[in-house]
Amino acid sequence: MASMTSSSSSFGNSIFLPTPTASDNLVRNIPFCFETIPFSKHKVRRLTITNVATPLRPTSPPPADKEIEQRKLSSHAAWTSVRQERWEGELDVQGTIPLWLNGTYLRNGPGMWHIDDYTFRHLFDGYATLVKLHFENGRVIAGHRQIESEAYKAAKKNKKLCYREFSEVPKQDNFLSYVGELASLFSGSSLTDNANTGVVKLGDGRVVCLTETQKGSIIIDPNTLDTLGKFEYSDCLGGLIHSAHPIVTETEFLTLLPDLVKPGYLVVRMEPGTNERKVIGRVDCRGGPAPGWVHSFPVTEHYVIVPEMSLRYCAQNLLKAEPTPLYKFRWHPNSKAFVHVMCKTSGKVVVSVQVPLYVTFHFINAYEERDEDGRLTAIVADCCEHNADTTILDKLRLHNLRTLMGQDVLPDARVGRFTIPLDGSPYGKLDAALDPNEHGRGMDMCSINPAYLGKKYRYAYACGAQRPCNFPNTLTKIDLVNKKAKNWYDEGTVPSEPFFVARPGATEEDDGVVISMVSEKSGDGYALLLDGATFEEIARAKFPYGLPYGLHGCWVPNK
Ligand SMILES: CC(=O)/C=C/C=C(C)/C=C/C1=C(C)CCCC1(C)C
Ligand SMILES: CC(/C=C/C=O)=C\C=C\C=O
Ligand SMILES: [Fe+2]
Repeated sequence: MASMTSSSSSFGNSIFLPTPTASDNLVRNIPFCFETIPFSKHKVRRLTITNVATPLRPTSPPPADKEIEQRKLSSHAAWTSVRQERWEGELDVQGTIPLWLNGTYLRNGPGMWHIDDYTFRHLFDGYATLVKLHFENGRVIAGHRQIESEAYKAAKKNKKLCYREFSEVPKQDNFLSYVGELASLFSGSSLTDNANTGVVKLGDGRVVCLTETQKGSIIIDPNTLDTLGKFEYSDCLGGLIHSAHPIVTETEFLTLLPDLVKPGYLVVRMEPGTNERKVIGRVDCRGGPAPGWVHSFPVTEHYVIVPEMSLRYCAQNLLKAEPTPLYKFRWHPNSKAFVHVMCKTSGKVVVSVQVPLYVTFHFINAYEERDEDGRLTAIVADCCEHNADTTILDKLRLHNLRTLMGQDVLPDARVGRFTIPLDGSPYGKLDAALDPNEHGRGMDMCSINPAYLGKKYRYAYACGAQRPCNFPNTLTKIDLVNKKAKNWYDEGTVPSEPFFVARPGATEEDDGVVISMVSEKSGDGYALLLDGATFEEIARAKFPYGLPYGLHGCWVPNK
């Protein structure tokens, strides 16, 4: 196992920033701080930050020991709101960044979890913080910036929640405004556009931040991280939600639009240079009163795989002002679980099988299994599978993340491998692709070499667990052929999704680097580069202050 010792690197003389102190870290509800620090590339040698954090207001009577302890526990950078709206600067690098690594890694995620004194409940509620690591000539320029969604701007202006987030619902002053808010739920106007889940580079070069609501598709500038405006879909497909993880390549953008009225999914495709999605086909749900949640889905070379989980969207829960344990969803084990396979060109559902119950946020990849004559025999689809246990959703409540650190409460997860037969059999299989103990029975936030999208592949990178823990705390490289994992762990840290960038000209699947951003319990944090093949650390670069946990990223190569 590649264990790291924590580094004591200081910043280069290009940047000076106050080191966060323990008392800074006691700040949980930092009011919005809107200091903007200009940075002109390689010119600004010294930056100072004022008002990075406001100390805790004195409480009366003095906080009990337990409360102090809780605040200390919650000082982990991963679960503490980002300190200021934006920052940019060059980072000191320890180790060597390969000179071929030329481009910008962007990572999106919910990084601000409060409005004034009000603290959000769930990890997914936070306002989007976009982070960049720009690599050039072995150097790293980093930066972060809040996405200027309508939801974020309204919260800032009115000092209260104005749109429905994942678990948060705006408080209504009276019955009439409650009725109005419900009406606006159906039109979609009260839904959030807080694009806090992922970021993708379209084939035409536009960079779009996304979440589960269609209106939360926001175009950003990958260099300045400026919010450029809404990505407006010009088609008339309607609907309010979509999969947060479209499949994006140089030639297409594929996504699923769940139909909550007549339970099913539209499979749609958008060409680069357009804003118009066209329908490939439709899948009707086979069970339950509503479609299963489709946070993500996989594709093979010729097929789109449409998962139908028994964790389904729930209209009643959508209407509730207070969150239920499963938020906007409901577990319907009796409705069974399915996987459908649609031909990308004809839009026909070629197979639809019942599979064992499963819970997943993230599919890893899928491919077509063929016999020696090239005949299709099965589809294999891999995902980060939570052993059909929905409790993971509630484990991602901020209170749990902040207070249960070091406790062994992370539910077990595995690489779930679906095998979908093409011989007319009505059932598909779901098994662990390797012994989950290889990766500490934690498994989520995955990436692969994008050249292997939809193809037979060997390696996946993901977050695993070194127990006891309440959240995935390792980076793991999964070898699906040898059924082994290599793990990276740095005590007390929370690393974000390991993102694989291939070396230009590489012929081996794992020839490249893996990028992650690591948040530390001291409130600090660093960017990390691992070798894709050996999974050893090759470089790290300390941020001026730790950044909150982030979700998904993308790579924008230099032109
Ligand atoms: C950050 C992440 O992974 C998920 C975010 C999910 C969101 C913002 C979900 C929002 C929703 C609503 C506000 C109402 C409709 C249902 C649903 C799509 C869950
Ligand atoms: C961070 C996460 C699950 C971790 C569980 O082990 C899920 C994130 C989902 C959204 O992108
Ligand atoms: Fe996701």
